[in-house]
Amino acid sequence: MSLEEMKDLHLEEKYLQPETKEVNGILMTKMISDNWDKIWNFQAKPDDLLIATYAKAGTTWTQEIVDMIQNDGDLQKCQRANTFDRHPFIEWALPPPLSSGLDLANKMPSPRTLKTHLPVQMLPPSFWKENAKIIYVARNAKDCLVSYYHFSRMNKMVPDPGSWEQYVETFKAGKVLWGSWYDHVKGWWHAKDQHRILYLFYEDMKEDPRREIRKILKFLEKEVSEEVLDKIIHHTSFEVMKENPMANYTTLPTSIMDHSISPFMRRGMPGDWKNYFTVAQNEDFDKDYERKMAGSTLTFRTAL
Ligand SMILES: Nc1ncnc2c1ncn2[C@@H]1O[C@H](COP(=O)(O)OS(=O)(=O)O)[C@@H](OP(=O)(O)O)[C@H]1O
Repeated sequence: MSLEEMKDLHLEEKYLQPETKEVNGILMTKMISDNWDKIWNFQAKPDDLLIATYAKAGTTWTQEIVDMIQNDGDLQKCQRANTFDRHPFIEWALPPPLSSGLDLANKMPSPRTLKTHLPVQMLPPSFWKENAKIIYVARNAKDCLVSYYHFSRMNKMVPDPGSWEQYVETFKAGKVLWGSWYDHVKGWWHAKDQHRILYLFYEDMKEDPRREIRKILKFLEKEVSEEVLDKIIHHTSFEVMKENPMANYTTLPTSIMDHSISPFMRRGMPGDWKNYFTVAQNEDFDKDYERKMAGSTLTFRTAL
């Protein structure tokens, strides 16, 4: 769809604040649930690259870094289309005239870079069979929660979050789209050594983007000059991406995403949760966190 058509797009009311339905115990939109057989049977290819994350963990940022690497730092090429058209979101089923992730992916020539928020056990099995490379990005639970809360307020294609107090409980219970944060990050963590998975952390990317981009380069078996690396770091900084209409989701009509409620590129800072959690909420959250993460070797930085 052209950018002009996109601006005038008007989705039928029934697709806004969508109905939800569980698939294998995980909350999804009804459209995803209705299309589940097709999604599960998606045919991955050996040269696909999949960017997998829990929602709000730094997906768009990683997509932009990968695209810049794949295009040797050519900015114009990275501006060729919206982030969601450059990298099909495989399970995201949408009503016409919008293109669903599967349609986009199936039309796209190889090599493709794809996006998913699916928990590891729900990834279409062809990804494992074809041994495609996967970059997984994890972000600490409290910042994911804060980001997801604001996103759910501004994006009319996901369920309304209710009040902040309600949302904290909904998130802890995993009753949000794509399910429990705890199961998601642990599931992918435990899968990482059995497959070609590069497991990254949002906080590490923020602390030292050069170091983390080098990890991605190595994983993709690519090399770029120091000059191009500098360009990638600059172009994918929060401040620059916030102004990039091909990455900041502002080309979508406000009936879908209303950036005046909360911009998609909101804060981009680790530790923003401290501005939202009360002392009591934080204590409660930590206790529950300990229980849910017990026994896992996966750790996140606490001193944020
Ligand atoms: N370049 C860069 N640097 C730092 N942070 C960035 C960057 N780009 C996006 N972001 C922040 O990532 C959050 C959005 O996450 P996702 O892209 O995973 O969202 S989505 O799940 O694909 O909708 C959202 O986080 P919050 O600001 O905390 O809400 C974005 O602001």
